[in-house]
Amino acid sequence: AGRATASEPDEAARAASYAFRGEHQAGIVTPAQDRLHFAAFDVTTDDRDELVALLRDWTEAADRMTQGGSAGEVGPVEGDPLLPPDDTGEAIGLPPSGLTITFGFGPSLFDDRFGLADRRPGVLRRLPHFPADALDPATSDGDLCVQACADDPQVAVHAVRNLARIAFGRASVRWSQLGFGRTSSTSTSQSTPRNLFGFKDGTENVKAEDGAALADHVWVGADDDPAAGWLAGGSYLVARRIAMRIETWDRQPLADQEAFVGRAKGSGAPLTGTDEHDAPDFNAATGTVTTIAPDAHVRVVHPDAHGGVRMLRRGYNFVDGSNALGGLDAGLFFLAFVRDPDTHFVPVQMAMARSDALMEYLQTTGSALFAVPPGVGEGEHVGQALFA
Ligand SMILES: C=CC1=C(C)c2cc3[nH]c(cc4nc(cc5[nH]c(cc1n2)c(C)c5CCC(=O)O)C(CCC(=O)O)=C4C)c(C)c3C=C
Ligand SMILES: [Fe+2]
Repeated sequence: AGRATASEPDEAARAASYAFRGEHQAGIVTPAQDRLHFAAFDVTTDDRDELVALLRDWTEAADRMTQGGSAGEVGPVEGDPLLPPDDTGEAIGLPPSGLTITFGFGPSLFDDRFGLADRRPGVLRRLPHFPADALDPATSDGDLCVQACADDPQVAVHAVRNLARIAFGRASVRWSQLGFGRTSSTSTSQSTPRNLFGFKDGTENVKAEDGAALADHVWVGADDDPAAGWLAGGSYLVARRIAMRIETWDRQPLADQEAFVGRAKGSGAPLTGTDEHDAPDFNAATGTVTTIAPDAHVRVVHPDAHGGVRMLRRGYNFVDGSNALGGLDAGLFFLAFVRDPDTHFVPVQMAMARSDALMEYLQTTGSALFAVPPGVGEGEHVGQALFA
């Protein structure tokens, strides 16, 4: 096996596969892979049965593709030459590459088109406007979402492409985002990667091994919302396309960069500690000047400042080419799974937008919220309980 690099995972990662069916959907606590293709869809049919049929078809295709199989039953080159193939073929010969496919339902799915209005969880609504948001409606929201993660970009793109093809006439892609380089770890067995500011990201993430934290902060409980028993064992997915002013950041002195984050760039340790996993001491001060500044990112978003709430971050770096001035159109595609967006995301994001030193270097250009139904049992389709 070759040496794994940030962009070239080793053979073991490529051979890995995760079951599509289970108690929870894969792609949340399964180890964060290195590549992402995320797509939001608009449903184009107004027929409830066609929507259910789409979810059934997507479930079968996702089940096959995550196990290294083709999207359709027949295969890319095995079918009738006079018909379009039921798989597009670019993944022929590629291993599963740890592919996970995670489906979500946006607030707009619960308007009156499909008779779902009274099943909408109370907190599943468009996220509020946050100060300094510069949202493009064309890259925000959506009726459905597909998060495809893999350790090979071709495998992730193949998954989204085939799900979009299968959806033809029933749903169409509204926007999609590619990501490279995970910006979080979701297992204690993973090393902490770096975001495009050059800092370790994901140190204090909720990890798969912490069952109590998952129950408290990630999985929706059976009694969380009387209208939304169907979501028990699921989660909410916040997606934010955060552009980073890379060139401006790169002109800031190292000590300032570290002050903005509240951690050392090299080790990832809090400015009050020496090891990455040392707990920050927010009271440490020289005279009246706290070591971790009042507007340092890790202080502003820390659970201590928000009644103990945590989130499972699963975001990715992106570079979508360059802008007209030659600057990188780059940033962090922030993905976080939370039990309740109103308590676990909105207040944290509001505090960040109002008083975080990083904000000068960030601009959020896309935003969406989805309810992620629980895992799919044998013979079931994704979201089955919602339509029962
Ligand atoms: C509203 C939620 C958050 C947004 C949006 C967000 C954007 C964002 N973050 C970084 C860089 C880092 N974030 C770090 C920690 C961290 N960030 C959030 C929340 C949001 N970040 C939380 C809840 C935490 C954990 C806090 C804690 O429990 O200590 C870190 C430190 C390392 C780590 O723990 O992950 C960095 C670095 C960027 C660059 C960014 C937007 C582009
Ligand atoms: Fe952060």
